[in-house]
This record gives sequence, structure tokens and C-alpha cells, in this order.
Amino acid sequence: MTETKQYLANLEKELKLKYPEQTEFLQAVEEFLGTVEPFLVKNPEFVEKNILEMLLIPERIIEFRIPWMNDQGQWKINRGYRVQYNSALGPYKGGMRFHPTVNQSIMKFLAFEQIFKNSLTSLPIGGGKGGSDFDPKGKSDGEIMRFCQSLMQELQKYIGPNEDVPAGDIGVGGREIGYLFGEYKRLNGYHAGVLTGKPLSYWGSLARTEATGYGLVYFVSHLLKDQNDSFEGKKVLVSGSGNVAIYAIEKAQELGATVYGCCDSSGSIIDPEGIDLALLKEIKEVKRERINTYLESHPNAEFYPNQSVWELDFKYDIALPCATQNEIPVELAKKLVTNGVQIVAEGANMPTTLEALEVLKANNIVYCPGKAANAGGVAVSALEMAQNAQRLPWTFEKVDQELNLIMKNIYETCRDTSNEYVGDFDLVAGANIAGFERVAKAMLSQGLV
Ligand SMILES: NC(=O)C1=CN([C@@H]2O[C@H](COP(=O)(O)OP(=O)(O)OC[C@H]3O[C@@H](n4cnc5c(N)ncnc54)[C@H](O)[C@@H]3O)[C@@H](O)[C@H]2O)C=CC1
Ligand SMILES: O=C(O)CCC(=O)C(=O)O
Repeated sequence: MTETKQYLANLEKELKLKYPEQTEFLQAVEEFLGTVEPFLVKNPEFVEKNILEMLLIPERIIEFRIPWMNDQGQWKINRGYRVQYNSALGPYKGGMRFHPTVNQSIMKFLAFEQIFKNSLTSLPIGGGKGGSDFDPKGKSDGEIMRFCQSLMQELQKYIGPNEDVPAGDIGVGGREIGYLFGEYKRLNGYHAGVLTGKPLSYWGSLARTEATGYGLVYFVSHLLKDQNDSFEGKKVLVSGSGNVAIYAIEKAQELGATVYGCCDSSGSIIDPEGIDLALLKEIKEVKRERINTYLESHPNAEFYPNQSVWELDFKYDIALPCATQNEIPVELAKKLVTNGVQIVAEGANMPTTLEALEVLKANNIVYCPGKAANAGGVAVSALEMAQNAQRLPWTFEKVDQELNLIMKNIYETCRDTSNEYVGDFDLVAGANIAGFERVAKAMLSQGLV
């Protein structure tokens, strides 16, 4: 084993001993450390200065309780988190997730990946993430509002337009950002730039709602262009039916692909005529219903209860996982292979397990890691911060154009970096090395802080 490999193995071993229960965090770290050796060999100063050990430890983790009252007058308590992982490149930036599975491991993996994702955008944003184990499913508007207000009572002590700028993630959209913003304003006055993903009427950015899904499809379209190909005529499946999934479907359809299926946590639908997106938006964005109600208007579609789209027998070209972490374990990766998939591009964060990734690699499936392919959301959040600071709203076309350029740049950076350091087309290595390089240089120049 080379000296650098040994150094990386020791770092990983130490973390495993310290946090044996933090499986998602360890998974994200293992994937990252497994790719950076070629860079460190050419740039030994980062090993000499022990930048990696510093990078692996979050600058700060805030954990707090969130008391709130439900509609029946009962007292409820949830856990809240904000992981302020790395501020070398700018204020901490990353979403807030409301989901019953949220714990410190999930928060740390998301914040860790956010560091490199944000670095890849080339915009001035550090890495952070937060959330709560609160389950928004089945809650009334009043309950959501009271919960958000209570969360912000505590979180407001640690955030600000130049310190830490949260946004949405699973279970947190425009409605929740509105309630969080209102409470922050009541306590601190009007600071437009303290949250992104705001509604348009008070300094939200046009195209932020669409940005992650559109950005994902732009990323893949630049990859396809490199292969003298395009989305035209491609068969696509998407998992999830939330913010990222809906706008990935929209852009893929616009570029000439047919998206046949998507899902939520109750099951999947396949529509042989292609997904009716207007109906899906009505079900998910307006009525907040389960996905099987799609069949009431499209009886030719099929509903598969409790099955993810990746479990279905269906021939298609491009898989866009846009639901949640580890939704593609090894057995479903094998299914993707037998279904004839050529490209897997991650709208979700870490939807593919490490073992599944090996299966995809062994079968020459092109794999676009989330930290590169889904960076469009946070990139437009940074553009929202720029608009807020300028006190000038940009047009949809301007933001969308910038987003496409940023995604092109990220794709090309990952491609070229992997060529330079690995001598191969490996977008995982390319994303990790390029993302790390910018952060590591900033950390080195800022000294021991
Ligand atoms: N919203 C954003 O701007 C960004 C989100 N992401 C990631 O994209 C993914 C989706 O996030 P959003 O669309 O924002 O959330 P969302 O709350 O709008 O939608 C999540 C969707 O995934 C489905 N889902 C969740 N768990 C599932 C499961 N176990 N099985 C099947 N379906 C499941 C839900 O039913 C829902 O349709 C997450 O991994 C998130 O971290 C990444 C970058 C930015
Ligand atoms: O827009 C943001 O700051 C959050 C985006 C996010 O949470 C993500 O990229 O996973």
C-alpha cells in the first residue's frame, strides 16, 4: 500500500471507530476518500498540512429541541439540526430536510457532500445542511406553521445572509420557507438573503423551483452532446414525484424524451403514453395527494403499490433517481442493467449505494454523481443571494441561461479532471477531486482556523 493510500485508510478507520453507527456519513466519506489519492500524490502539501483531517470534522454541529403544539392541543417535541460543515468558500449553504428518518448521520453526509457540490458551482458558498425528524405527512397548515416558527426561534441564532443560508430539501418547499422566513423576520427584521427558495413575491428567484431538476437534465444533455447524442427519443424513468423529479420530467420532456414512470413512497406509476405532467403537478404541488390518484384520469396507466420504479421490468435508456439516499441498492442496480439503462444521473443526494455503484461501473453504465448533477438547485440559490444583495430581480431567462452554463461548466470540469488525474472517464473521481481542490486550496491559504 502506498503512503498516501495508508494515510487515507487511517482517516477512514478512525472515523469508523468514532462513529460506527453513522452509516450514511461513513458511506459518503468512503466514496470521497476512495477517489482523491491521485490528486494528493501530485499535491503532497495537502497531506503534509493534514487538510483532509481538518475537512472531515464539521466546523460546528447544532442540535436542538423543537417543541410545538398539534391541532388537538397536545405537546409535541422534535429534534432539529444544522451542520455547519465548512465555510472556506463562503457562508454555509444547504437545504433543510423534514423527514422522520433525519438523524445526525444523515445530516452529516448531506452537509459533507454539499461542501464539494457547492465548490463545483464556482460560486462563493460553503457547505451546510439541516433539518428535523418532523414528519410533515398528514399535518395541517397550522401545524406546519407552528412547527416552522418554533424551529426558527432556535435556528435564527446561528444563521444570517453572511453566516449560513438555509433553503429547502425533502419535505421543505415554498410553504415551509415562507413560515421560516416570517419568523426570522419577526425576530431579526427584514433580511431577504437569510433563506433561499423564497416565494417570488418577496425576493425569491425565478427558476429556483425548477433549478435542480432542470440542472440535472442540462448536465446529462451536455454529456449526451459529447457523445453526439441528445435527449430526443430517449426513454426515461424518474424516481420520486417531488420538486426535483417534477422539474426533471418537465425539462426531459421539453428536450424530446418520453418519461414513462415516477413514484412516491406509496408506489410507482407507469404511463405507456408518457407521464401527464400537468396532472402530476396538480396531484403533488396543489392537492398533496398520493400518486395512485393519477389513475383516476389515466386508467391506461399502471400503479405498482409499494414498489419503486427501479424494481419494475421496463426497457429504458436513462434513470434519474430523484427521491432519496440509497434508493438503488445492489440488487436494483442489477435490475437497471437488465433493463438496458445506459445512463444513471442522480437528482437525489447519494441515491446509489457503494456496492450498486460497482455494479454500474462493471457494466459500463455512465454514472453522474449527485454532487455534480444536482448542483443546479444550490447554484440558483446562490444566484438568489446575488439578486437579494443587489436588490434586483433577474428574469427567468437570465437565471435559466446561467444555470445551463453552470451545469455545462460542472460537467466539463468533472470530465476533464477525471481525465487529468485518473486517465479515464470517471465523473465520481472528477467531481470529488475538482470539488476538493478548490476547498482545500482555500483552507490552506486561510491557515489553521
Ligand atoms: N430540492 C432541491 O433543490 C434539492 C434536492 N436534492 C435532493 O433531491 C431529493 C428529492 O428532494 P426534493 O424533490 O426536494 O424533495 P420533495 O420532498 O419535494 O420530494 C421527495 C420525493 O421523493 C419521494 N420519496 C421520498 N422517500 C421515498 C422512498 N423511500 N421511496 C420512494 N419515494 C420516496 C417522496 O414521495 C417525494 O415524491 C433528495 O435526495 C434531496 O436531498 C438535491 C439537490 C437540491
Ligand atoms: O439551495 C440550497 O441551498 C439547498 C440545496 C440542497 O440542499 C442540495 O443541494 O442538496
